[in-house]
Amino acid sequence: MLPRGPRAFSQAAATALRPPSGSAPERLCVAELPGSELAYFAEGGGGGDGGRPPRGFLPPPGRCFSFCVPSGPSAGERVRAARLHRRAEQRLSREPFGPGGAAEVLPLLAYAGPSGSRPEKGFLVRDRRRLPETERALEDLVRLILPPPARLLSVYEAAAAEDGGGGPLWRSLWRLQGAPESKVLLGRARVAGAAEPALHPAAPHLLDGAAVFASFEAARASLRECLSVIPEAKAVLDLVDGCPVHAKKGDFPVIVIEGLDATGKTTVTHALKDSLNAVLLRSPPPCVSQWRKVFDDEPTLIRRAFYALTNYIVASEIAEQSTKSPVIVDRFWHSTAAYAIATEISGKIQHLPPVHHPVYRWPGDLLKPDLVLLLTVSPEERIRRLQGRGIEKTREEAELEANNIFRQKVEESYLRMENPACQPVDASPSREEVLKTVHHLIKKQCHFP
Ligand SMILES: Nc1ncnc2c1ncn2[C@@H]1O[C@H](COP(=O)(O)OP(=O)(O)O)[C@@H](O)[C@H]1O
Ligand SMILES: Nc1ccn([C@@H]2O[C@H](COP(=O)(O)OP(=O)(O)O)[C@@H](O)[C@H]2O)c(=O)n1
Repeated sequence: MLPRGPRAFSQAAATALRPPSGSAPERLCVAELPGSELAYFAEGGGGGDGGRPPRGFLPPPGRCFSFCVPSGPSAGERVRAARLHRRAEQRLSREPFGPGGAAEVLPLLAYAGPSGSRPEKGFLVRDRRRLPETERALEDLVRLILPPPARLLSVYEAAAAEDGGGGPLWRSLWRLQGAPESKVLLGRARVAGAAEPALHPAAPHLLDGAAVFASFEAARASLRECLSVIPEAKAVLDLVDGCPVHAKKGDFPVIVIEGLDATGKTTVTHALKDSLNAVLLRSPPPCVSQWRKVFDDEPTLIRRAFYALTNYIVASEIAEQSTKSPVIVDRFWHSTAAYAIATEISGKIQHLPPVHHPVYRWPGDLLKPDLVLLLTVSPEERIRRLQGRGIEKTREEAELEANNIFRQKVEESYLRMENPACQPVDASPSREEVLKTVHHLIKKQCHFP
């Protein structure tokens, strides 16, 4: 079992996103370094960490750059920002950046700035070799992707200290103008390591339309903003709008089986269907599968709005079927939320929002199942099963395999879900034994009319 976070969510923690002591910094940022280490730093002000450069940033003679995509409070502004960020991410995965390129691209979040704006997602680009091509390519990219007022590029350089160690780190902020090579220096600021806030800076915003949708309307509003750019959004909205609102469960039990890919969900759900004479449903349902690839290629915000809405389609099917027989569901809202949280919260398992945080709460307007079982297997067994199956994986599942930390964050998020909670079931034993355990839990906790 994975370690449970010791901290529980409280309002005090939510307000603990304070800048480091000393005079107020211009901007607070967090970058995710290789190995999922988080580097918190402050630009300007007194310098949080005794003025020392943030740990693991970049020793001289290397150079770093950063830029962010500004967003706004409305659903439309958030969707536009998410798509611009995605475009930038795609370009940064190619030459001269990306794997094998001269520069290393890391996720960045600027979470407190002079304007008091929402956190802005962006990138920290580390160029160990100080190649002029890297700077030129980044400037071109910022000019291409961002609207004129947001064409800001930060350049970080550490003065090499006399004794050969790293000297102070400075950030120069440039505004890029229309013509190539034309730019204006807006200012320079000292950069220093900053204290890690009590709560990950992305956590307070997960529920306000960023990744986890607490209601049907919140998810619908985000997908509506995509109508002009993603034609498939209309088909999904038409389907969703045809479903009854606030679908109510029938008298038969509704049992959801959750878990990472290859933990045995298909095996267990098919066996339960036969043994309980139940109807088997899955989220997302087959009626949306032709659009799934389109939304899987979109940024988190849009992808999660799609999956969130498909849960409401499944809810209306559950409502109908559970009046006639038990219903087994292969993945439901817990999957949508757990993957969204693990994607949006950079760093490791200890950076997840603490237990009892509202992000782990079931949406008030979504039909609630009677029982949710979470199948868990060791990472080694899961990989053995994936390889045995040999089918094509979704991009995210491929990432899971490569990224053990991400897998742990998904599983821990599942375990923090509340009302209904995900009850863990060790799915490593034989199929027969796992089924026996599952039957036992169903018999103990579900009422059959
Ligand atoms: N208890 C088990 N022991 C050994 N292998 C299993 C067990 N349960 C499932 N498998 C095998 O593991 C692979 C993944 O199982 P599957 O039910 O498709 O998982 P999921 O639906 O969660 O992706 C399949 O090849 C399946 O036959
Ligand atoms: N209710 C759901 C179901 C799937 N998903 C997403 O879909 C992916 C897994 O779906 P899948 O169909 O490949 O899963 P398996 O049933 O094959 O394990 C996850 O990575 C989630 O991002 C979701 O967000 N919400």
